[in-house]
Amino acid sequence: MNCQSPIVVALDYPTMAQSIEMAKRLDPSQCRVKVGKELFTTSGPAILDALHKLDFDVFLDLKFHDIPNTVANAVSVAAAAGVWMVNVHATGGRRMMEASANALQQRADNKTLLIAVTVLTSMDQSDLLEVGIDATPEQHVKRLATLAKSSGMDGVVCSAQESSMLSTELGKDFVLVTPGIRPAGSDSGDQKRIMTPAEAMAAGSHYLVMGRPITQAIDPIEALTQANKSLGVSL
Ligand SMILES: O=c1ccn([C@@H]2O[C@H](COP(=O)(O)O)[C@@H](O)[C@H]2O)c(=O)[nH]1
Repeated sequence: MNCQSPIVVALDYPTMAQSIEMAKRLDPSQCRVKVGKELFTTSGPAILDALHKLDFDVFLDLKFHDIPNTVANAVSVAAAAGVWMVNVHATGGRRMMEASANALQQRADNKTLLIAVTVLTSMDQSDLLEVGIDATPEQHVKRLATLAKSSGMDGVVCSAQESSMLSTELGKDFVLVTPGIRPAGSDSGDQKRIMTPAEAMAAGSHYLVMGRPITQAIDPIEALTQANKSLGVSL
């Protein structure tokens, strides 16, 4: 599908039926979709086939984090399922990321993007300190993203607050996928490092992950339309 929009709608639902109901209301030329831990745990791989049949590009957001062999095999299976994007945790380290990148390179005509999660957008400096990291989120994101790039990742998940810095440091082709997107005035929920859709794109983000601001809106399609309009996406 030739999608016009950088928005990736997080289908965070407890049942496959609810996620398919929402997907059928969405237009694959106006957004991509994300399958995360909740939906995949309830639906299994059947959800990927169902969303592909509806013509969506699918980001499988399972944030793999394990020994290199296990993660490389999991990433390879995800690519075989035809997902547009899959991710691992950068804190799994260089050998884990290199093994994953090699696994995808060995697949003929691989098209799946492989990206690494840096610092979750729900975390701020005090959260990092509690897990033993004495750095600002920006410093730690830079460190992990630099490692991810040199380990063969196509890009990273970060906050849009770090997009400008990463774009300068790692180049404009390094893919920046940014959750924690909140239209002005919307509830931040558990997200700590947030930005509006327009600010995020101006900062250099390539893809904007939006869940609750769309899925929990009174009119989800109108919420998506307004976000796309704020980005100048032709509807
Ligand atoms: O750092 C990260 C990595 C992943 N996510 C995921 O994105 C969506 C965000 O949902 P909202 O409802 O818009 O907050 C969700 O599926 C997370 O698992 C993230 O938020 N931050």
